[in-house]
Amino acid sequence: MYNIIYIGYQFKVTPLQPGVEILIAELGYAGFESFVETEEGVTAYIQKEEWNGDILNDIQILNSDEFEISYTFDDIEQVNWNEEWEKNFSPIVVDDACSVRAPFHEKPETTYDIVIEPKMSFGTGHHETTHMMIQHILNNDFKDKSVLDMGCGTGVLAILAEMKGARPIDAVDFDNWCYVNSIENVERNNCEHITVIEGDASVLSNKKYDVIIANINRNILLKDMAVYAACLNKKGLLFLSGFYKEDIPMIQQACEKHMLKFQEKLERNNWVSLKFLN
Ligand SMILES: C[S@@+](CC[C@H](N)C(=O)[O-])C[C@H]1O[C@@H](n2cnc3c(N)ncnc32)[C@H](O)[C@@H]1O
Repeated sequence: MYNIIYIGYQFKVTPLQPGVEILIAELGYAGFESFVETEEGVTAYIQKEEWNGDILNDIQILNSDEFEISYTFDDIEQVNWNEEWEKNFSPIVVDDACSVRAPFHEKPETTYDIVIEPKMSFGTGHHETTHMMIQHILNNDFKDKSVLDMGCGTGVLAILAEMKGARPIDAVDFDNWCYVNSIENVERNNCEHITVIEGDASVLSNKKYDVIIANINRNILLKDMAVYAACLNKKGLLFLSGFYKEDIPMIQQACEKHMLKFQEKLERNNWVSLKFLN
């Protein structure tokens, strides 16, 4: 079992805006993964594996005279995304076609209605990257395609892929909470073609897929690109997210090294999601 330890930084920012917005953009670029805005600023999370003591050295806004920013940080054994989520919770609807909501919300009039109880996993549709990956799935043909959802979180993308006709689907996450939560959400949405697997790219040897969806982060995507490329069938599609506009050249270069051709870009608040063809 994998035990993901996060480091959480509690930032106090004055003035709040645009300070928090700039800080989040810079921290995201430095490798921070999740952000929860607070009354005084923002709490930012980074996996301990990605962290080092100099992580804030390049964050320009900390040296700016226009903002006053102080912070504390500590190790967090497991972030309860559910608690964070419920604090500001509302159902989301993507392109009038797909809703992501909790069991206690009313059933909306959408073609694809996904019910998620996120517990401690990322993936409620509220994050820009999840939103764009949902858009990609809505806009592409998944009928009878074999799919890998790498870094499945709550399983939301795998669930939508099944609703769009994909089968079989592997949903993989190295975080035990995400693994357990994805199994629960797969059952809650009556999906029958999804296998949830606990692990990282090392579980993928000898597997082949028509479509790979990976919303993780820049560094992991770069590290595991060769494995994804090896698992993708000819004419297969790769959808990537979890990184910023500034990261596109690096990601694109890694894809092109494996003959994956750029097809399309979606963008939301400086986050991007890319589509490649094998
Ligand atoms: C940004 S979240 C995406 C969740 C969901 N797919 C979505 O789109 O909302 C990234 C997920 O990737 C998982 N993850 C991070 N590194 C991983 C790795 N090397 N192998 C497998 N899963 C990983 C995390 O546990 C997390 O659940």
